[in-house]
Amino acid sequence: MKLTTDYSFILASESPRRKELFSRLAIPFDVQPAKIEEVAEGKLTPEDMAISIAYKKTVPIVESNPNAIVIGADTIVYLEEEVLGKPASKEQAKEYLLKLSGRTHHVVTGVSIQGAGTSISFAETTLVTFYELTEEQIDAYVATGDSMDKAGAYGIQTMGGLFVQIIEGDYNNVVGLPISRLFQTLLTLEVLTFEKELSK
Ligand SMILES: Cc1cn([C@H]2C[C@H](O)[C@@H](COP(=O)(O)OP(=O)(O)OP(=O)(O)O)O2)c(=O)[nH]c1=O
Repeated sequence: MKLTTDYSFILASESPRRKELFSRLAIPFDVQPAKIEEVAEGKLTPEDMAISIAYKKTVPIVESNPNAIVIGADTIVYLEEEVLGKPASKEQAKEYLLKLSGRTHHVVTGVSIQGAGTSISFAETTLVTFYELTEEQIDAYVATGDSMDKAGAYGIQTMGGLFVQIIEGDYNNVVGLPISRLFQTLLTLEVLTFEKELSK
């Protein structure tokens, strides 16, 4: 499967995981992290909050690259009504993991596609259930430092995945980018097409 596009794409992210996932489309793209304050105004649902922050990440990049299609994303973990962002300290990482232990939480990634005549956003949700964790397990994981740059204080793709009992939905969405839904959306927008291959 080979995809082609007439557009230039910019991923508005400093996350190496998003870059890796986006590169699965095998089209050329640039990366330009948007340095914004990750706050959403007003009382929003977690889905709208993730979309709002994802959109904000695209704005400065669209302004300086008016012909490009800019993609921003934001991942939020929430447990019932509480949003668990990136932990501010190892103590907070432990606190988050104690809360997640033995329970089901939502991981929402908002994606915003802006510029070159496109403007569309969506939020994808995955449900993740953790095993009951012991304090010893949590301390040992937090000590690795892996929690610190990740929403909810764990990485499903790293040792944090050892805590996961059930996942319902898109795994890549938990890692930070629902690439299959993004692929389907870009096809629908007709900004990506399949290269016609001559049959032999
Ligand atoms: C739950 C979970 C989150 N994460 C990551 C995804 C996101 O990179 C991060 C949440 O922070 P985000 O603010 O969504 O993203 P970021 O700051 O890493 O990158 P940028 O804003 O430049 O795009 O947590 C994992 O890697 N694995 C997981 O299992």
